[in-house]
Amino acid sequence: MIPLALTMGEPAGIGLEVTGGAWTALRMDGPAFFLIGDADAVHGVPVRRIAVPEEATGSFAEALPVLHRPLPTPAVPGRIDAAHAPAVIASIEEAVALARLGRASGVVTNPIQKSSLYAAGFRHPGHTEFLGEIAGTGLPPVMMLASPMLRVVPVTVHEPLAAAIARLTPALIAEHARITHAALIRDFGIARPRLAVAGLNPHAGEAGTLGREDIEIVAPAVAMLLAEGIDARGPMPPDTLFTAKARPGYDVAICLYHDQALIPIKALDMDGGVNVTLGLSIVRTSPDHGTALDIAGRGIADPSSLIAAIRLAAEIARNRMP
Ligand SMILES: NC(=O)C1=CN([C@@H]2O[C@H](COP(=O)(O)OP(=O)(O)OC[C@H]3O[C@@H](n4cnc5c(N)ncnc54)[C@H](O)[C@@H]3O)[C@@H](O)[C@H]2O)C=CC1
Ligand SMILES: NCC(=O)COP(=O)(O)O
Repeated sequence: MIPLALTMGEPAGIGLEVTGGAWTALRMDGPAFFLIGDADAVHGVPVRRIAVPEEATGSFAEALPVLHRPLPTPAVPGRIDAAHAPAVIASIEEAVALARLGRASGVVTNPIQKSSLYAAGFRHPGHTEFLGEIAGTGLPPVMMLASPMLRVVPVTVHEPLAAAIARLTPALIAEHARITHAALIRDFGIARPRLAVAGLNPHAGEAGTLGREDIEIVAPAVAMLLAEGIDARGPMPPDTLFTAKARPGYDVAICLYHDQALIPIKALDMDGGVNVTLGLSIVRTSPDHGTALDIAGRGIADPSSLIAAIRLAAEIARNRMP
């Protein structure tokens, strides 16, 4: 199989540490991958500098393959350096370019320190929106968090909660649900996906007495989806949507804002959760956690979510093979 490309992410965070941990876990059985980043910033595992991605698979069992892209100053765990931002962005761009050329079977991104990139002029809220611009398909990129216990899709993501609620429309919810439905069939191999659409207000609005959005925005979105033949239900009262009894009843929960989606999945399965971008021309996954600057360099970062992200990227790439 063509190897996956891993981006460097924030060099002061735990990304390079968990990359080493993922290589240790996967070196014998794969999936094989290579890192695009500074080989000198990787510690604790053997590293092999490669000239081209095609060299990655043959030597994967012996050393972590790295397309060496030196940083202008050394990476210090826990200490952000504004001079690193261009290399962090370039690593994402190179990984995407290789995936678009078919020289990487997908892109797995290490976490970025968003505030640091914003300060350097990065004008996208996160990877998801950036990837939508450089690897999009004309549709909005859709964030999914997936684990064996739960899949969630937030319709609005990185924006203040009041602004997110003001931006909700039936069309926006239905568009995210359609892209999710198509991805569950193509990428996850689910023949007839079942979608549960969360309500916004307590008790999904209690028949309009606790807010009108569930009647005026969420219910019409569900009606549109049903009319298109998509198996959708909602608005579902959000407080019981994620219980052990409710979860087997759907394949994905369409959620209305970031924390409605991410709190339940991180509470249930922080280690096994994977962030997947739907609606791109390439495969992209990522661990569900961030840069964890507070523990960087201490050797205690858990690589499980990155390992799950690598495995899921390889699975999606296989599912997309003709
Ligand atoms: N895909 C991406 O690029 C993401 C980037 N971020 C960014 O990361 C930065 C920090 O975000 P936070 O909200 O602090 O979340 P965080 O996930 O970095 O850290 C939250 C807590 O979880 C712990 N933690 C996280 N990953 C861990 C691991 N693998 N092993 C052990 N403990 C772990 C941290 O030590 C911390 O106590 C922000 O700039 C944020 O935007 C956050 C999420 C995803
Ligand atoms: N909270 C999820 C997150 O920050 C992931 O963002 P992205 O960088 O994958 O768009």
